[in-house]
Amino acid sequence: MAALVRCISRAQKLSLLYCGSFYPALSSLQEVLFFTSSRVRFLGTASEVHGFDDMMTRNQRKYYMLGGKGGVGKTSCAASLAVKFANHGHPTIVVSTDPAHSLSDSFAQDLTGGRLVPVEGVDSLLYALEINPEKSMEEFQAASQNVDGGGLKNVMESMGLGMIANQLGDLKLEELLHTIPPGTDEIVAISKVMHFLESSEYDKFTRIVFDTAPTGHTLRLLSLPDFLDGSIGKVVKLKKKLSSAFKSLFGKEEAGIDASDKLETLKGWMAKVRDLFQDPDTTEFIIVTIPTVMAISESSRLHASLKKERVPVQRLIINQVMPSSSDCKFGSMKRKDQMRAIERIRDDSELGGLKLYQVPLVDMEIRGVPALKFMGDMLWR
Ligand SMILES: Nc1ncnc2c1ncn2[C@@H]1O[C@H](COP(=O)(O)OP(=O)(O)OP(=O)(O)O)[C@@H](O)[C@H]1O
Repeated sequence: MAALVRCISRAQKLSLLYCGSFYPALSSLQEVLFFTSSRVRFLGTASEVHGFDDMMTRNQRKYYMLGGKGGVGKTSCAASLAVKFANHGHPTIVVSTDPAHSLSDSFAQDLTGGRLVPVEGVDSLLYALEINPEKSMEEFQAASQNVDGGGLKNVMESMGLGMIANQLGDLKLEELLHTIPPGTDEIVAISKVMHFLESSEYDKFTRIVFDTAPTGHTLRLLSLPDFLDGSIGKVVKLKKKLSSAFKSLFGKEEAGIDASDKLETLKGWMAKVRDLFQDPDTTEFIIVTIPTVMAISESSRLHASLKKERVPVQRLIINQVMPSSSDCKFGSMKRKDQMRAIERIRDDSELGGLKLYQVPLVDMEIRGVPALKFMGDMLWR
């Protein structure tokens, strides 16, 4: 209880210091925080999961992925975590892979341009990167399409080897390319970022926070290396075989082999990303939700998929919780409704065991470093 009181007075102090207009929300915030504390105990959530101190320890690089349904506050939570890490001495990069970027809006700074941009107003190094998954995907498709055998097929037909060319065609790579799982663009983008962050010039960044696109796709992406092995991989291998046969027959290297090598490289990166995603020493996926039955159900499905893919998840953020002391009928009805939704978490086989963090709905938008710091100090404890 003493810790809770300390936390509340700290939040009040911060709100006065940084964003005075948050203050009206704070009387109700005290009750929400109290509720949060008792709720966490009541739900008996993963007591073995430690708080922010544990996220802070160790200088070894760690990746945090924040994901959930659209509009629940993923960007705000990710940005507040990045600010908190940076203010606690961890050189940090926050990356958005959501095509509808909102990092710039969240930090109230121009962070666009697809390159690392320093974030102003934090105590130590914080860079932001908004990457364009569509662009990464275009590169991927260009690499893939070059191995579709089209060029090879024409040459082979002109040499009377049409039958083999047709067999190649039967593999229908073009169709396969159109059946690539949705969200592939995001994993391609994430794998590219992780790859370039491996370069020694970025060694100093010990915390990487990803603000991912709305639920789901990120998960299916983890099976992408298998997809590439299973489908495109077969074509790439056949293409390679044909290329060497072509070379020994006609003494000519088949154009496009570079592209298949590129695809192989990409596949290698993605397999590496999957390994990183599954390693609890390097990665944690944090689910963000709001207290509605729909969002909680989606979070439960998200957790089930993450579990299936062996991605470590320990925490669930319930954002935008209404304060308990509402003086209007609408507010108290809304809160009751939220409490019923939150109650479901207790019995949810997927979410019941996660460490819960509740964040109150504050009475203004969370924008800019001071507001993110305020949110981070409430949330990351
Ligand atoms: N606890 C909160 N109290 C008040 N406003 C909040 C809170 N959390 C987030 N917001 C506001 O809600 C809006 C949506 O938040 P945010 O952009 O973080 O969501 P998101 O899940 O990343 O959205 P998207 O799925 O569109 O990327 C923003 O205007 C943000 O300031």
